[in-house]
Amino acid sequence: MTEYLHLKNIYKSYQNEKENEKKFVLENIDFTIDRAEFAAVLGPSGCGKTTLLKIAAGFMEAEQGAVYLAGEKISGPSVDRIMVFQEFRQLFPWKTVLDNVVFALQAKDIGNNYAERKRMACSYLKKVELPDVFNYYPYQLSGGMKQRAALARTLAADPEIMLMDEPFGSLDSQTRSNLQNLLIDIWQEAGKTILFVTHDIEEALVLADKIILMESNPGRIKKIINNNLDRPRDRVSTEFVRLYKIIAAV
Ligand SMILES: Nc1ncnc2c1ncn2[C@@H]1O[C@H](COP(=O)(O)OP(=O)(O)OP(=O)(O)O)[C@@H](O)[C@H]1O
Repeated sequence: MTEYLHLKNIYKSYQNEKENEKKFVLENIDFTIDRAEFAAVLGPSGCGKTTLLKIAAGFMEAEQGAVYLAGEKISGPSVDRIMVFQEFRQLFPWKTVLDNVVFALQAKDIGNNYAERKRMACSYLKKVELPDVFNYYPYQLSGGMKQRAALARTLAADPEIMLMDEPFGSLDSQTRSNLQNLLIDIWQEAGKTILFVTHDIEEALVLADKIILMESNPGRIKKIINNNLDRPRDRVSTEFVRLYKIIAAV
């Protein structure tokens, strides 16, 4: 594997309106991710994980430092770096599930016509194991179905990097663990580079091979942990629990 995404020496502050002063939320964030690597940013609420992801996506500029993709400094958002959110309302509400996925194909100019894009969209929706609700509108879906559809739409856009902001955070534990397993299958098959934000140690351990552990006020990297546990990962194995305890104690 080769170094692919580099968040280099990132600093970011927000204006604290009450006290009329600048408050640093990110300080000296520096890490790299290899191509096709699955990395997780793990940290408590408010430590700056979403801010970090927005900077990696190019939605927000760092005050100091920069983001490099394959050695090139990024200068704004791109369809090659797509974010998937925790928010269930990320699908276009006026489009059916199928047309939400067709939209991504069209935006990337993939497929020759609507009929071909529809066929491709169906195959992505099957890949994420969505039942036959392709002609439903987002409001007719459960939370888990919406996240599956959002995942299908992201895969259809075929981005270089998937930036995922706690996408399963609002789901019940059974659905959440099903979707974690599905994401791993997709990652292994498609070979995507994934940066996944979570505050859940177990989720980071199940999913990621590199865990960037953060602390808050200001958000800094505490430690970077390589997770070499065999896949599929057994959440109750001795090694898993051992690593869980190590991370919890950092
Ligand atoms: N637009 C903004 N203006 C001012 N402060 C902000 C803004 N966005 C975020 N913050 C503050 O920056 C800090 C980090 O926020 P951020 O959402 O990046 O953290 P997080 O780790 O993703 O949190 P959570 O896990 O709760 O989503 C928080 O203290 C938050 O209140």
